[in-house]
Amino acid sequence: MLKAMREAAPLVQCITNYVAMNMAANVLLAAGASPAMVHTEEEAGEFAALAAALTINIGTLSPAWIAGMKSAAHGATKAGKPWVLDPVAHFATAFRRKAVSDLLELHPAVIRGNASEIITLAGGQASGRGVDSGDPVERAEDAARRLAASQGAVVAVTGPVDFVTDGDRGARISGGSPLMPRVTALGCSLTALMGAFAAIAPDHPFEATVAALATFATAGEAAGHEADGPGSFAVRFLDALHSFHSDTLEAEGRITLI
Ligand SMILES: Nc1ncnc2c1ncn2[C@@H]1O[C@H](COP(=O)(O)OP(=O)(O)O)[C@@H](O)[C@H]1O
Ligand SMILES: Cc1ncsc1CCOP(=O)(O)O
Ligand SMILES: [Mg+2]
Repeated sequence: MLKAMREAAPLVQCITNYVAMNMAANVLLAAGASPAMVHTEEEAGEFAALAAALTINIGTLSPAWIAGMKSAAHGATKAGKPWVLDPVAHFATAFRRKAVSDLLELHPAVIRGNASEIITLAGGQASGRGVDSGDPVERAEDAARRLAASQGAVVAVTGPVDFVTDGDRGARISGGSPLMPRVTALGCSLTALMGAFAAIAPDHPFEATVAALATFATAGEAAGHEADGPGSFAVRFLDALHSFHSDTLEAEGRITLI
């Protein structure tokens, strides 16, 4: 899938937050995809038909952005393109809760969040307060399965070991680096990369999501060995994604199917 993604270099429409825009675009370029940050209502729906996939992240919301997100999600669905939802801190305010509940009705193919975000999205109580998780991934696994079944979507929970489910199958992906949660917008950038993989396998969102997470984890682990701290990690991580070979993923990717 990594090879196919690079050969296709899919155009991915990313509606993401002000914090993440630059990092997410760089992550997609380094991995071999083509990002376009297009969020205004006037053009987001039209653009979704041109792109191979859409990703929506609610990190820095405003009413105008929500209108653009809805228009893009409608456009993607109408054009038969997969879209990925990142419900950043959706539990924090009523405004965010309503935005996410409206977006869920537009049927994302894949949902990615940290453990606190996925637990609360499935109706549970979590310890997170803002954009960072306060809960372990293991606590979110049942919630992820329930959410996947009720939404008819693939759900990914990220953290030290990631978990992915389509409600039936499950997979855990190990790797990464403890420096990853010390660099902002890496989760948002992962969501963008998940769009690139979903684009090349729209009928296999579970496999596409596992491939995206394994690419991120394996490149992240390599970068972590070289980095002195969060600043140099961010640079090393982009280099690792760029020079990353699919043979390395075969040899070093740690995926457990459950
Ligand atoms: N302690 C950790 N060790 C290894 N990888 C991690 C760790 N925490 C997060 N990651 C990785 O960082 C990336 C972003 O995940 P996460 O921090 O959960 O998202 P968010 O930024 O949305 O909270 C994922 O690829 C995840 O696997
Ligand atoms: C800090 C911050 N505030 C609003 S969005 C955002 C970025 C969150 O990025 P991530 O979820 O990838 O850590
Ligand atoms: Mg996040």
